[in-house]
This record gives sequence, C-alpha cells and structure tokens, in this order.
Amino acid sequence: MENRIHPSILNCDISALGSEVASISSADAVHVDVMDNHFVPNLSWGLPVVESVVAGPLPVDAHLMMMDPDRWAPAYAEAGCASVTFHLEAAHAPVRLARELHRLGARACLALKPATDIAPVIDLLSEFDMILIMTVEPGFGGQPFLDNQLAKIARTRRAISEANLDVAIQVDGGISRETIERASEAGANVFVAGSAIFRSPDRAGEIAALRSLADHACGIR
Ligand SMILES: O=C(CO)[C@H](O)[C@H](O)COP(=O)(O)O
Repeated sequence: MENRIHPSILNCDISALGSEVASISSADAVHVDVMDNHFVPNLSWGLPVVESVVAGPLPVDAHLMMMDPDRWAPAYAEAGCASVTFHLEAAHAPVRLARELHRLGARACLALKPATDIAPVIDLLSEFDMILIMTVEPGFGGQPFLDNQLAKIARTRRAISEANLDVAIQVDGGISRETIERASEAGANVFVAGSAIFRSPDRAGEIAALRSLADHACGIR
C-alpha cells in the first residue's frame, strides 16, 4: 500500500495560509484540524477556513475533533473535502454518517482517541476508507508520539488484511523522522505531521525524507 504524507496546518502561519499550503505542495493532501473546544480543549477554525483550503492546490483531509459530527460533517463533504474524518467517541450513528459522506462524494474516515479500543470497530471496517489512530491525545500539536498505540495499529492492519479490505491507516501526532518508521512497521500508511514539517526550513525536503523513511520501513524500497 502506498505511503502518503499529509502535513497538518494546525500550527502554520494562518495569516499566510495560501503560501503556507503552497509550501507543502509535494504532499499527498493537506490535513486540516477542526476543533470545537468541547470534544477537545482547543478551538481552531470551521468551515469558511476549510473552504479556502479546498480552493488551494491539494486535496483536503478534514479531521473533525467535534461533538455531534452527525450534524456537522456532511457540510465538509459538500464543501469539497476529499476525506472527512470524524471521531467514534463523538458520533451517534457512525455507519449512517459514513454512508452519507460517501453519498456526498467524500472518503469516510473514523478516528479513535488513544484510550479507545479498536475491537468495536473491527466489524465496521468495510464501511470506511481510512481509520485514524491518534498517536497523541487530540487537541494540540507538538506532543510526543505515544508508542503504546503501536499495538493498536498492528491489530487494525491485521484485521484489514484478514478481511481482504482496502482501508488505509492514518496516524496523527508526534510523527517525525524519529517515529515514522515505527508507525510504518506497525502498519500505518498515511502519516500526518505538523511540527516536523512546518518547523523545517525545507518543507519539501522534510516531506521527501518522511516518505522515504516510511517506504523503507515497510519494505517498498
Ligand atoms: O490532530 C492534531 C492534534 O490533535 C494534529 O494534527 C497533530 O498533533 C499534528 O501535530 P504534530 O505533528 O505537531 O504532533
């Protein structure tokens, strides 16, 4: 499975959003974190900012850290996000919402906080294009990668393979040159990185380095 790098713009220079997104144009998609200050203790931005990123050069991977995604997520699909990720812990009817996102033309993705078990999701895997396993407590960039999520990633990858499904596994939080190989070896193939890319003076070089490390770790090259 192809490895993909999705830079998170959470800590980019929002006053220069257009050029910040242009600086990561070699990435596979741009990861946009929407936080409502209820599901997580932080507030970022909402639909108007996401719409302006959708108008840019990269597909948008929207990560909704919000209560009641059943109500709000469809608007992100309608706005043109390539994928819409919502949290299992916040959704009332995750399968119904995934089908609605598909109907609106977006990829449907399910996210799990670090303390959330994958077991209840195993039977639902075929409804989703991607499972996001958070490798930090959601809410803030710049936190250390949680190694205790590696077993969950491996278990999810096993379940996907056993069911012969084509479901991506995304990891988000603390992804850097130091941690990406461990996540890749465990079975992740979509890597969200915020600080590692936006703190680098050479963002294209950082994206290439992360992709190359992930490829080596899973035996693509
Ligand atoms: O979802 C997030 C926080 O909830 C961010 O996408 C994530 O933390 C990325 O930042 P970093 O790479 O700096 O950890």
